[in-house]
Amino acid sequence: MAAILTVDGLHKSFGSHQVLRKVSFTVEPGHVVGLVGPNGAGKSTIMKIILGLIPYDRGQVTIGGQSVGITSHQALGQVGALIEYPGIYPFLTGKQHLQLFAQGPDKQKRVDAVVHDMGMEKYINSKAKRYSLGMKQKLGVAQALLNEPALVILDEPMNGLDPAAVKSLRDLIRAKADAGTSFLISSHILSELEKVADDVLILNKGLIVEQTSMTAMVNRGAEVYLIRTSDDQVTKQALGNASIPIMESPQGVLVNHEDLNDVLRVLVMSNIHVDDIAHVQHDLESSFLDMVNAGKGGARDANAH
Ligand SMILES: Nc1ncnc2c1ncn2[C@@H]1O[C@H](COP(=O)(O)OP(=O)(O)OP(=O)(O)O)[C@@H](O)[C@H]1O
Repeated sequence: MAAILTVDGLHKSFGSHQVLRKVSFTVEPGHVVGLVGPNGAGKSTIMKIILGLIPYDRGQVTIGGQSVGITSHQALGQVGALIEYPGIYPFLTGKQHLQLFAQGPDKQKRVDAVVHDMGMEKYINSKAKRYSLGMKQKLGVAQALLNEPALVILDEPMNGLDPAAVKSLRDLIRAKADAGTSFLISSHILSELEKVADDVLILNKGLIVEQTSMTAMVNRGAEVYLIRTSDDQVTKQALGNASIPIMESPQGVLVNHEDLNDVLRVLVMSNIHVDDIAHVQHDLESSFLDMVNAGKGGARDANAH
C-alpha cells in the first residue's frame, strides 16, 4: 500500500543555522511512527513543515500522493495535528472547543465519540481556564483526532499526562492505528513510545541517525553482556585491536550478545582473567543515547544497571 506521508530529502535552515539535513522517511497506512530526538534535534520543525506552517529550503513532502508546502495546503484536509502547545480559549468549555472544530454532517456524534474515547466526560463542560496542563493536553489531542483524519501528527503528546492518562492515550492510538489511522508522534523519551510505535526514527542535530522497527530496537537493547576482568584497560585495548565494538561502563565493559564468543576468544588469547560475565538490561534510553552519541561522532558510553 502507498505511504500516506512521504518526506524526501528535506533541508531547512533558520538564517545560517542549518536545522534539518536531508531528512527522508515515510509513514505507512495504519503505522505509528515515533520521531525521537533530544531537545533541539528538529522534531517540531519537521512537523511544522509537513503541516505547511513554515517553508523549507529543499526536498519534498507529500500526503496521500499530493505535494504539501507553504502555499499548497489541500492535502492537509486528511491530517489532524497537535503541535507544541494546544491552542486553548480560556472562556470556552472543552466541548465548545470541539464543536468549533468538528466537521461534516455528524458533528455532535464526532464530539461525543472523542470525549468518550479520551475519557474527558467529567470536565468537558467546564471552562478551559480551569483545566490542568494534562487536561489541556488531552483536549489538544482530542481536537487532532476529532474528524477522524487519515494521518495524525502529535508533537510530544504525553507531556503533562499522568501515568494512567499516558496508558489510555497509548491504547487509543494503538486501537485507531489498528483500524487504519496513521500516526507520526514525537518524543524526547524513546521508552514513552516503546509500547505504541511500529517504527522509530532517531533524529539528532537535524539528521536521521537511525530508522528501524521498534521491535528491532527493543531486541537490540536487551542483548548486552557486562564483562568484568582483572584489568579493564587491557581488556578494552585487546577488544579494540580485534575491532569488537564495546561500550564503556563504570562496572566493566559492555559487549553485544552476537560478539560474545569472539570476546571470550580474544580474552583467553590475551591471557586476560575473566572475573564475571553478566547479562544486563541495556535499556532503550541507553540504546538511544548510544545512537545519538554515535551520530554526532562522540564516544559510546553506557551505564550498566
Ligand atoms: N523560528 C525559528 N527561528 C530560529 N531558529 C529556530 C526556529 N525554530 C526552531 N529553531 C531552531 O531549530 C532547532 C530545532 O528546533 P525544534 O524546535 O525543531 O527542535 P525539537 O527537536 O522539536 O526540540 P524540543 O524537543 O526542544 O521541542 C533548534 O536549534 C531551534 O533553536
